[in-house]
Amino acid sequence: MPGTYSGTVVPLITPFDEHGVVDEPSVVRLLDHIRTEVNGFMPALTSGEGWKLDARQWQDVVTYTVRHAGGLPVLAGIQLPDTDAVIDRARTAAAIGADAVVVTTPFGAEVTQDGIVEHYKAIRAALDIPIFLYNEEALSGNRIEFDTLIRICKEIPGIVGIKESSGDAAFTRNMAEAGTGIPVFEGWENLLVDARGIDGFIGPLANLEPSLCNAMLVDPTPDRQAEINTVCERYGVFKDDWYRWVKKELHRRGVISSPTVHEEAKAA
Ligand SMILES: N[C@@H](CC=O)C(=O)O
Repeated sequence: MPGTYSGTVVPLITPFDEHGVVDEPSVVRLLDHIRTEVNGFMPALTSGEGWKLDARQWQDVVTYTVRHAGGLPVLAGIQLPDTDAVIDRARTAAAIGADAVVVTTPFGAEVTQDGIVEHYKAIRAALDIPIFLYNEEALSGNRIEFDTLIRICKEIPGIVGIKESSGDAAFTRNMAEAGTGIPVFEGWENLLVDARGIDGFIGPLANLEPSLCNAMLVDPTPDRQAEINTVCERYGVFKDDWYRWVKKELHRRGVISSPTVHEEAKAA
């Protein structure tokens, strides 16, 4: 239901063994490491190397997260270039038992703002699983502009949240103040103090330090932002390949068995 989601929701890293098989015991330990501090899990998003996963890896990580979520909502990331492929995967997510899907903007230079609206409309028309919008352009090349985002929130039923990763805190703030009734989550750790009015946070730091993320949401002071920035620097969360560094730290803590990232997996 719109308005249900808030607080810290975790874009989970995807633990692999050295052959790239999703490691279920590591998924369990990761969920156990953070579950008391968070309000939901997002497997297979950017921090989960979602755009690199093959169908088997994607299905496994979503299945294991649903299996071990312990009552917390699971919102399955879908990072595929075109609408038909997204719809196929959304059907699989629904069959696995995910509570919602988190859908990146469609990929490619030819995509227009109207095309983005049509993309989400078509997904909604195909099945009624709730949709979380992921407004980012680093991967897809296509950010949702403000008026388009308002239009999507008004015209398409079943939108349950926005991961606002435009990287523009004023944009996020304006969206949070727009009164659409759809919760807005900041996607970048370093923008939390400036975003204001947001309903929550979804970013890789939540894999490591969810209580710090919660504290920032409750009391977003410049001092706490400075602390978050320091912690993110320490763990590599601000690097371009942050998921690699988050995995290294989770491995060092004994939470996951291997820090392997997708491209390091060896053929079996
Ligand atoms: N901060 C990045 C990475 C992941 O969550 C983004 O929001 O796209």
